[in-house]
Amino acid sequence: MEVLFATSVWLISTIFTGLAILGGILGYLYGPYWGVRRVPGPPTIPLLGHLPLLAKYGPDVFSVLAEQYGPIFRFHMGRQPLIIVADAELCREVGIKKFKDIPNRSIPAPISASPLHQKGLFFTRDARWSTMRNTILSVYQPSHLASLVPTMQSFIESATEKLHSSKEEEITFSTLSLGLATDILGQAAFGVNFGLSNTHSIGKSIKKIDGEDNDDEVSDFINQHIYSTTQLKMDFSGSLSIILGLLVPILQEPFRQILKRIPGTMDCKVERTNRKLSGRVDDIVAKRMKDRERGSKDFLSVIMKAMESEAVSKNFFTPDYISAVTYEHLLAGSATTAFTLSSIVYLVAGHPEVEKKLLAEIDGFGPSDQMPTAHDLQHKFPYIDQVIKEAMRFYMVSPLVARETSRDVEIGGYLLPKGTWVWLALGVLAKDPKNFPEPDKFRPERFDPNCQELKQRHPYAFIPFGIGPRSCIGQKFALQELNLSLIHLYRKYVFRHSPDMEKPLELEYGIVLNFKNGVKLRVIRRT
Ligand code: HEM
Repeated sequence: MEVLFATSVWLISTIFTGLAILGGILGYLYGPYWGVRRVPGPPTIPLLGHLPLLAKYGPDVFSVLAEQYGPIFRFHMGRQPLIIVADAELCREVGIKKFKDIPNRSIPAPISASPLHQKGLFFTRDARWSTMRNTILSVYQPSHLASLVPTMQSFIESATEKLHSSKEEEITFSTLSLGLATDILGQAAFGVNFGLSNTHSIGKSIKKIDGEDNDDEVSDFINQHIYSTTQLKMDFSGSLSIILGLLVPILQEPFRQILKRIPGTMDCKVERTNRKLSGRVDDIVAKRMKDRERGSKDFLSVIMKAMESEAVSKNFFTPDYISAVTYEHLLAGSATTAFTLSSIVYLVAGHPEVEKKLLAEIDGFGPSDQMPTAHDLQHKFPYIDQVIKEAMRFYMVSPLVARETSRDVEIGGYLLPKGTWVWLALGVLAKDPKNFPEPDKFRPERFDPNCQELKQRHPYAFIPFGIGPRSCIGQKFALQELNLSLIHLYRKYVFRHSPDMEKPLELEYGIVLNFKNGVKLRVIRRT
């Protein structure tokens, strides 16, 4: 009798424990979904969520879903539901009108393992973010940007000279533009000349990291930067711990701790690279902190000066944060600007009528050795401005921007609980035929300030640099660099698509959009 009783108690307690564990697992897996279940979205597969749809449609997945489910819908990145906002007015609501309820960014799995990425402006939160942002804003005053024109110019000149002396007819333009953008930012951020736009080293060097080939200090540093950036994948091509982070976030960190110790795994390589990279950035910062002489105008010096002169900033800008914001400068500005420059040149190469107007405007500015000032760049090249905007609309480098609610908030008729990830689908807005008729046509004239299409467009339909107080801090820097680069390039050359290039261009999702196979172009010298 006693044995039977004990067995029954054991059985019941086992069942209850089992049920509690099951409940815990289900609660963990479906908890985030429960709060937003009323928002429409496609049926989800447990654990995977909607990742198979991402694999099927690629970056177009959000346009496909917006057509089916409307301006606000659910997309499950593995376990994590995202509320995707694909409407200009709702973006204004999230980014501007309700900013105080949605002031921060959610941190996606690929970033959560990297303090260097987390301590930059992008992922800092609340009061720390606003203090950091206000200090950093001083670096982007128009006068400071204008003073960077000669630096940008000299890098662009040396990159274009390389084309001039090159015997090859075909180049991978995306490699050249990444070298150029990284060099400009290396100088602007750290005051260091990486020397990439003078060599053909980038493509080769990425491979060197895998093979542990030790190059000199600078290119080693930059190789690590590129490797670290390109490994931050948002789909199933990232490291094992990142994939686990997408599926079961709680497992990401323990698995990363194990995998990073196993030689040959991608986690091990990423860890080693990030450690070296942080070490190098920290060394530069520590050296500069000791160095009393800070006459230079690079980002790092300006941040340090601001830190020393303001008590508030001093508390916030500890050396680890200084390293992170300086590195972020390089990170946020290089791949984005390089992608944009490559896509402009690629699109112009396929549209002779656009090329003709562009050349006429550039040639009409003055003799080819007349360097434009920052003021000229803003006012004397209206067609370049239209071409840049249209190319950014056509291939939006950052098609999604992340936000997270800090309290319960109503958006588009749905009450979203505190902690909901709300992502703005800038890429979907940019291809919405309501605001951009025939969206798959490349037509810079749709950004002519006098055209009817622009006048009828929603003011927030085109927001490639984001929206509201958290919008891109480097927008003017990037536009100045793009304008200067285009003027210099088209004064000497025109470009044609290489027969080796796939059509249409294939893209892949990293932390920003990237070209799967690079942009290969044939260079033609203008006489
Ligand atoms: C064509 C080039 C670029 C594009 C398309 C771009 C795009 C973006 C976008 C979409 C965001 C998010 C905005 C939001 O959440 O509303 C962002 C944020 C940011 N960008 Fe850029 N960016 C570019 C160049 C740069 C450059 C050159 C820098 C630095 C020199 C930079 C630094 C940043 C930083 C620090 C943030 C975070 C701002 C904050 O949270 O306060 N970006 N960028």
